[in-house]
Amino acid sequence: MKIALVGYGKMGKTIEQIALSRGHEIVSIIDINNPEDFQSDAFKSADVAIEFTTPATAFNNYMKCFEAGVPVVSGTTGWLDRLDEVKQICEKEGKTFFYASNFSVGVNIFFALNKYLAKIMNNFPSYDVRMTEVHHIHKLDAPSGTAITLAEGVIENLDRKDRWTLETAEKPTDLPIHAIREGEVPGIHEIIYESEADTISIKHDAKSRAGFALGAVIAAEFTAGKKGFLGMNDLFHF
Ligand SMILES: NC(=O)C1=CN([C@@H]2O[C@H](COP(=O)(O)OP(=O)(O)OC[C@H]3O[C@@H](n4cnc5c(N)ncnc54)[C@H](OP(=O)(O)O)[C@@H]3O)[C@@H](O)[C@H]2O)C=CC1
Ligand SMILES: O=C(O)C1=N[C@H](C(=O)O)C[C@H](O)C1
Repeated sequence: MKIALVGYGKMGKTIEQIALSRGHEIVSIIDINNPEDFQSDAFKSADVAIEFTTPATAFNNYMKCFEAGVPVVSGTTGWLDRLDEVKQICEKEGKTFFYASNFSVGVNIFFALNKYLAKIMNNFPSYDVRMTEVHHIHKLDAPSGTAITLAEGVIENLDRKDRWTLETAEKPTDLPIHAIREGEVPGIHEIIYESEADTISIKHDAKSRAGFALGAVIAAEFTAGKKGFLGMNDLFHF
């Protein structure tokens, strides 16, 4: 498969290695310095573009990929205020877009576990819930996209919580997310339920970026040749 990379930072470079090891060809690499390459024949020849850039640049990159007729797989976080626009473009204009706040298989199992635990906790009101996420110091957004997905999983399934907040809960129905930035941590997410008697927590700790990158390449293999707005629930069935 012919892959174009949009964003050649920590994720772009890890994805390149994994894509090559799975027999794919990288036909174009677009970083901040060569946006004109979106119009190149090499970019347009790609079966799919894998986009990992920044919260501020992702949406514009999607539009450039759509104009070039190249399906997009993206994991960039912090731009989801424009998610509905992207969904509408896919629907009305027949474009292809695959999004996941976290491509790791382990995290997607963890998402399912989080929802199951939240449902159980409806019967146990003595437990309050909070979340902690830890990432490297270069990360631009807080809370992480993964923490937001986890928080949405709790809010959809636990009747006593109705929104997430960063750091402090303002009312009992808030789910607070504590975001820590330290060293070169690839990503840790923990959901903690605490009562007077004890603490129950579930935690995902990424050992490197390899799991995120492998998931993105598997999603790209799945996306090539498909139409519409796609996500991890189309790829894995939990
Ligand atoms: N969904 C998932 O599974 C995962 C998501 N992420 C998310 O992916 C994103 C990228 O992460 P990461 O690779 O670690 O970040 P990096 O900062 O290492 O890489 C981002 C790259 O994008 C480049 N860039 C900036 N602006 C543009 C532009 N307009 N067009 C093309 N490239 C551009 C940057 O260039 P320069 O440095 O020159 O500015 C940099 O090389 C983040 O939002 C992160 O949260 C990360 C890991 C997993
Ligand atoms: O910026 C990162 O590094 C990561 N970002 C994603 C997020 O915001 O959830 C996924 C992963 O945690 C690594």
